[in-house]
Amino acid sequence: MVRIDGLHKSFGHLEVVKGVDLDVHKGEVVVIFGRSGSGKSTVLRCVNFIEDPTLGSIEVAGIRLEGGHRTRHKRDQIRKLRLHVGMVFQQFNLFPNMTVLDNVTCAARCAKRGSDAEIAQRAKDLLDRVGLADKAGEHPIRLSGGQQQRVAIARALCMQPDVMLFDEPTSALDPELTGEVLGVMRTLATEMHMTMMVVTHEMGFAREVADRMAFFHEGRILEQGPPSEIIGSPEHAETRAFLDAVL
Ligand SMILES: Nc1ncnc2c1ncn2[C@@H]1O[C@H](COP(=O)(O)OP(=O)(O)OP(=O)(O)O)[C@@H](O)[C@H]1O
Repeated sequence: MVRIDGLHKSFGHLEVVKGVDLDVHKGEVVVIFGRSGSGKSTVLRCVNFIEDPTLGSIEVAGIRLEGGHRTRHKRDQIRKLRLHVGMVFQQFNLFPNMTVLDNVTCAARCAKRGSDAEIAQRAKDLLDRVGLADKAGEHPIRLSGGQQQRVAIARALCMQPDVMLFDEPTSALDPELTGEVLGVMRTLATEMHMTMMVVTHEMGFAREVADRMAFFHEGRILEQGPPSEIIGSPEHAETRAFLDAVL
């Protein structure tokens, strides 16, 4: 579903991603973890071209794009690729002046992902799924951080993506609200079989839900494997030291 091939990314003279290869299969959940600054978010942001890869290629749902400068053709292809990708950020970025329902339907209506009636119905079903059916008419300010993040997840899902990217989705939340967001993500993985790439330090979630974990170190994947191996018996001293610090 996602193929990252020879990915490099530099900001000016600073090379922050130094050759990352990663395949994510349909229905697979891959947790990406590692020290701050190791390039995790940048890799995720390259998958949907929020950042343009300097070198290498990204393929999502059969659409393959090379890094480097944007041509008009490439811009069109990026637009097509993005229809397959939903993203959830650390900050929820909801529109404060819109109701929860309008927040969820807005992008899907703009992109014409169905008739207005279909999108509204889908949004209501998704709000139900994330446990917020009764909040459809509220404005985001009336919701807790955990509830707002669940709205952001419903909004991304309303676009009917094939893969969901989560960039530290719980790190802006108070600890008591983290569980409700992770619970929704767990349901997404286990019941909806969503393909997911998740940057998180929630090792409990990784242990329980991830099919694979990839440890990032200085712009590269130092090691990857099933959680039982990565958490249970990491190969590298850097992975072990990081796990000792977060577990
Ligand atoms: N738009 C940008 N311009 C310049 N430097 C950037 C930009 N985005 C990221 N960086 C730098 O790239 C490096 C990697 O950042 P990135 O956010 O990918 O790391 P990370 O592993 O996700 O860490 P964190 O957990 O702190 O977000 C950092 O040194 C960061 O300062």
